[in-house]
Amino acid sequence: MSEAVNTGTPLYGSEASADDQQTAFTNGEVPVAVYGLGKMGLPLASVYAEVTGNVTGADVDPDVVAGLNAGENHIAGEPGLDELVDDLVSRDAFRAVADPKEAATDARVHVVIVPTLIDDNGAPDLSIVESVMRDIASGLEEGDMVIAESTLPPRSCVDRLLPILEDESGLELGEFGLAFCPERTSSGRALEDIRGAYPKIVGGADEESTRVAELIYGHLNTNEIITVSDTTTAEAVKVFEGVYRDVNIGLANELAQHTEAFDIDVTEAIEAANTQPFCEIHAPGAGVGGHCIPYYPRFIMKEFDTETPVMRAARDTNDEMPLYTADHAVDGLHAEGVDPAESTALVLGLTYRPGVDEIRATPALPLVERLVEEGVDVDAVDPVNTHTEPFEAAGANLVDLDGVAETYDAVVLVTPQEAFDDLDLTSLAPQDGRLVVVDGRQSLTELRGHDAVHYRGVGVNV
Ligand SMILES: NC(=O)c1ccc[n+]([C@@H]2O[C@H](COP(=O)([O-])OP(=O)(O)OC[C@H]3O[C@@H](n4cnc5c(N)ncnc54)[C@H](O)[C@@H]3O)[C@@H](O)[C@H]2O)c1
Ligand SMILES: CC(=O)N[C@@H]1[C@@H](OP(=O)(O)OP(=O)(O)OC[C@H]2O[C@@H](n3ccc(=O)[nH]c3=O)[C@H](O)[C@@H]2O)O[C@H](CO)[C@@H](O)[C@@H]1O
Repeated sequence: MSEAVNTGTPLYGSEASADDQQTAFTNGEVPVAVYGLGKMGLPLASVYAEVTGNVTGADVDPDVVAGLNAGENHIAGEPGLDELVDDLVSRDAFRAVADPKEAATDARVHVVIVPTLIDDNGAPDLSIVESVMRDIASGLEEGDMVIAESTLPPRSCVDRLLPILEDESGLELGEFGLAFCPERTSSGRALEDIRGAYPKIVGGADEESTRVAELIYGHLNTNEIITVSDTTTAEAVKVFEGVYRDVNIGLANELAQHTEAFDIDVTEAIEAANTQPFCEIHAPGAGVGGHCIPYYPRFIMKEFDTETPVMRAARDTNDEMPLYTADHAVDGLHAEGVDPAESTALVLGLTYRPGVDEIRATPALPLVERLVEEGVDVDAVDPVNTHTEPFEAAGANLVDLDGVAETYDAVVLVTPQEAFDDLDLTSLAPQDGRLVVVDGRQSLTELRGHDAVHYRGVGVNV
């Protein structure tokens, strides 16, 4: 329990009128702490600060904290975030601290948006979330509200987070509130998403928690606020969204592997099939990266005894796509009479999807590893990517766009960064043969049939 008296207005269990509570929240009388100021946390903290004018962000990265307190946004590629952070900090609506406990002391609303990771065995790792819950408990006061936005396996709030908050604070649910309100936000459009691109899902550990969370998000999100029965239902909603996507990408990838057997463009068939409303087959590709979609199925597969054959099969299919794509390059080289061990290749795109500087679970890494394993001399280029070490450790030579060699035996497109749009790949063809082009995202189909190119695509027929 904190020594300092918390002067902020509590919302949980408040007997004030709804209007007075709303006014207190938007007047900054309800101090908010946001834990985790990364790709999702900083935009979220900024929207909270835009609404309340009184947000303290906590991040264990001192560079993040120092930069933010200087009004600098460290998250690239988020339209509007630079200006918003600068404005909020300049008018003291937002400040950052490096110690989550410091933020917990004065806050009346605690919003947790730190990473939920996967351990080496593929099981969910909630250690960071649980550590933040202990920090919050150190400053938790009667009337406080805790909101988890980090994606969590179903039952995490009831089985893991609530016991930590109660045991470490000496308070019980009913004296403070807990809700799970998942972050339905995509990098590159975070502010737009948080402000109301989609309905906000809210699930409380008790009715009062749901009420308070609904009041809060009614001010942040202009879209519908959907209240569900409890925290576990809300946790399931978020995981189900991700599982749906992973399974459907897995289906697309499995269908794409029939391209040659059917002797058709599977992507053409998918596009046509999707013209009726009961079909939404996703896009086949070089693999599924990021720290959402590849991970969320493991929040169910690894956590509960119920069998999950569909999710597991899709996950396995998606995990093999980088190797399937690399093998397209190796087979193409053989077909052109080139020994892979004597060949050079350029890998285009290393981040997990275009425009986002994130390499977690990126398909590019296992693909590079496979090519290097086959003896290919690999150059790799990605103007968006700032994380080079894993690819260098895998044996790739990281080059800038102006450092690309004159010719290669093969080019493999993994992530179609905008900067590649103007590349004339045919100019990279070797003098005495054709350039093997492997199109991992159906982005180079105009090269099919080109004299200087041996084209191979994922889901695209030649
Ligand atoms: N990135 C997405 O597209 C996306 C979408 C929806 C949901 N989510 C979920 O949002 C959560 C955060 O993801 P992200 O993309 O913002 O991660 P991120 O890696 O971009 O940022 C995480 C931030 O948390 C900080 N941090 C780590 N430990 C901390 C601690 N103990 N206390 C305070 N700060 C700490 C890190 O320094 C970092 O700045 C994850 O649970 C993720 O599943 C992400
Ligand atoms: C609100 C929220 O939580 N948002 C999440 C965020 O997820 P994200 O940032 O991880 O991005 P995704 O688009 O899911 O891509 C993941 C990987 O899957 C590959 N992929 C994708 C589609 C496809 O048809 N075939 C593929 O192979 C792609 O190349 C990449 O490697 O945005 C998505 C909407 O964009 C949301 O659905 C998702 O909930």
